Amino acid sequence: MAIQKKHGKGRLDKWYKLAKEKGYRARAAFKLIQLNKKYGFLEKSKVCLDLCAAPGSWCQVAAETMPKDSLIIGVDLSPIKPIPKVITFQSDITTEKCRATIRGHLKTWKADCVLHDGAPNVGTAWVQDSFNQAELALHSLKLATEFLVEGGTFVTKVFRSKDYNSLLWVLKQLFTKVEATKPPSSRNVSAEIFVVCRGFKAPKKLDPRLLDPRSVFEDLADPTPNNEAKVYNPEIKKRKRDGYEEGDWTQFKEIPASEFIQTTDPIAILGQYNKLSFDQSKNGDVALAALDKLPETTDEIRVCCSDLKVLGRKEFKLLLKWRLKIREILGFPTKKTAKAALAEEVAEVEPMDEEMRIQEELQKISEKESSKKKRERRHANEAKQKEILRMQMNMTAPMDIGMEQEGPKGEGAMFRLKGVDQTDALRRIAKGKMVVIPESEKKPDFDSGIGSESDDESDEDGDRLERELDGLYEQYRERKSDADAKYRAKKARKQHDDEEWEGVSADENANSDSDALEEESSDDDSDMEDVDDAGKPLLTDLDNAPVIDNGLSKRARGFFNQDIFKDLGVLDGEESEDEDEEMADAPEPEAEVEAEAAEESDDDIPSIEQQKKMRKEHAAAKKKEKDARIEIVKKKGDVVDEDEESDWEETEKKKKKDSGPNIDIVTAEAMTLAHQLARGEKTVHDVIDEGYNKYALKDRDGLPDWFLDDEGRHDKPHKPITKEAADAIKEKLRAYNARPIKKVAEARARKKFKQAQRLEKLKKKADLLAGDEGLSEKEKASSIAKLISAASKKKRKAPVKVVKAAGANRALQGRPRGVKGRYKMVDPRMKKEMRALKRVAKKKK
Ligand SMILES: C[S@@+](CC[C@H](N)C(=O)[O-])C[C@H]1O[C@@H](n2cnc3c(N)ncnc32)[C@H](O)[C@@H]1O
Repeated sequence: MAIQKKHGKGRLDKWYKLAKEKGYRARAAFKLIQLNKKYGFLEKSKVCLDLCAAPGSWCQVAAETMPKDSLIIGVDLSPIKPIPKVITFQSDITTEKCRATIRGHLKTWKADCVLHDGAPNVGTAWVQDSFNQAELALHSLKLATEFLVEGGTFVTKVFRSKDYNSLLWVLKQLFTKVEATKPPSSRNVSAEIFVVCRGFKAPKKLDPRLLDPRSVFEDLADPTPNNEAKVYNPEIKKRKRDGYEEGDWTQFKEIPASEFIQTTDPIAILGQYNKLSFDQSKNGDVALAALDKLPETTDEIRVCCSDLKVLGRKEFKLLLKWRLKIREILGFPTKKTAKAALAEEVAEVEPMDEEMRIQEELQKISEKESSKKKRERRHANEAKQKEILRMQMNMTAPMDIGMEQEGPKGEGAMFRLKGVDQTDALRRIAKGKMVVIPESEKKPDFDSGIGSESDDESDEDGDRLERELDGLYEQYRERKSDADAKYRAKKARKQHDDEEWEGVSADENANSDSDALEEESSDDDSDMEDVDDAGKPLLTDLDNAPVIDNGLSKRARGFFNQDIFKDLGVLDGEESEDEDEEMADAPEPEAEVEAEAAEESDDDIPSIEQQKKMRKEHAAAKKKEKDARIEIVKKKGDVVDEDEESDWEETEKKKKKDSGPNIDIVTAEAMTLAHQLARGEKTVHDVIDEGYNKYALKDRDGLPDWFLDDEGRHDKPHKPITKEAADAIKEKLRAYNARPIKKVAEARARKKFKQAQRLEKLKKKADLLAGDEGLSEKEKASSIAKLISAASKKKRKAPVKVVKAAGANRALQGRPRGVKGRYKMVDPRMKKEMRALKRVAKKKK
């Protein structure tokens, strides 16, 4: 097993990710999960004490594993964010205060399990660190002995160091079963292991030395000298004078260089000795002799060895390097072999439990799968890009695309008509909507000798994925259109555009649809041989060819068949020459105009329809110009009477209303364009020319809707706008906003209407009174005045009835019994208070 990295991204291993996924505060949670899986102590516990609990992942695991209403107490030097069902506090577990606080929380209870995952601040020398850890574990054991119930469980973390055995011995004195284990989630590189002690003996009397670090870790009470500090920071002088070390009365210490080579702790030698000598004794030291003769033992090395106390960091490094080289030459174990040994050691990790293994395998498989799919998609995109590039550079004709793989008649060839059936999708293809035929709708390809591609798994996967994506996108659109009215409107507009486009392809005949496709179908006889003609939308009967009437297509005929043209007789053969002009003059249906306006405001790319319209406008403008030149001069005697004039005005107004496109310019771009056209800075031809840009002619066939929708949001030309256009639009919007909303306007209109009705009634009554011969003029005048004053008086609103919310009406919802008209429920107390307030106010006056 590879050694895990302990730094950088190596720390963010799968346990880290899993912890994040499951909402645990630390990856350590899995250590407890795995320990509990093996020994099952949490399920049996009702009271748990978690020592050194921050950030709290063990508490989280305990809370979700232990029975309901269990008591969990967590303590740490660092604060712990609140965890549901867990009591936490901040304290040092080695102190008396902490002990007292735990006692306070537990009251008379005892803990069924005590957990300890404490780690002191590491970073000093390893020996010191491990000692501190062992000491902390002993402190936690001390607390455990006080709070644990007889037969309870104590779980502690320890480092595998020389104190480990002493600690284990102590634990064995206090518990019936003591097992050391390393859960799979504990890093291999970490020296930590967990000791699970079950069956607390709860001795009545305890020898205090058993829990005293000084006596348990006796020989470590005096920590070893820090030789590393001496070697790696030789420049920092020790200020404190310690005097001679016990039993060591010489100042100058010398050691044979061969020992420096052989030792496993070279730092200690470099830190303690003054000289590495090459002097051979009388009996002769073979190793030293060999060392002396080796070319690696240079003069510089000899000088360094002669006085270790004057060396700096650089020289020490040199000596250590030299030692390693010599060890390699002499065949001593080196770092590499040590690494291998370490790898062997760390490989002895407990097997991962089944669930975790399956999870890991699944993750690997899904990662593999997604990377494979990504690769395939990238390849396909690259191929497509290449083809498009080739086409743009005129290296291929559009029909060549995909030919190299399939051949002209191969699967997916452009004009292949095999597999044509009576599905609606095909009819829509014939109509111009390039609908992708779902795999299920295709007929089996009988005569193509080419092997089916169904065995190409990746293709199928891709197709499936695409179908799924399309389906999901469709669902998303439906959901959105249900919830969002704006989106609905946009969608409807888009659909309208789509149909418009269909209309362009259906220019000639709505029934016989696309001529081009028909021609293809009729040309491609060989392809069609084994396909039944009936009902195949792509195979059009020549009998159904467009019926041309007076040189007009069916669509044009349909247009001129409208009532408006009935009296004009434009369908007469001789007038067909002027068709274009007539078309230009014909009033546009309002809906179409509005749709065009919307289209213009939506995306500023002039579509084919727009271009057509512009051409029409251009023709209309020309005609107007012509008309303007022919001035109609009135006859001298012609007199226009007033009625005639008002009639004329009205008809003019109506004409204005009916004719002329009611284009509403709502975007700054459109306004800029309108200004430019009005000022003559741009002509209609410029606009048409601009319509042919890189955005207008894009190959969008076969691309999925979600992609096109997303692309369409950004794939637009950015037209410059002028400040005045922007201001004009702003002003327009402000005016729109200033308009009253529909409801208010309706209410106003209703009010006006009622007033008018009342006035009418009043008039009638006044007329009746005036016509009454039995009344004198004075009486008539006074009764009419009365009528008017009565009408102008505002009707008094019925007073609001105040109902006490007491008795039967207490907490009543809805209308109280026997109350008609407007009412208000009041609290009786409020009523009293209001009255009292009024009284007080009155008194003050
Ligand atoms: C590895 S973390 C514990 C992780 C914890 N089991 C969890 O699942 O989130 C070690 C904790 O020991 C705490 N610690 C170290 N010495 C301590 C002491 N004397 N008293 C209390 N907590 C201590 C540290 O503050 C640190 O939060």
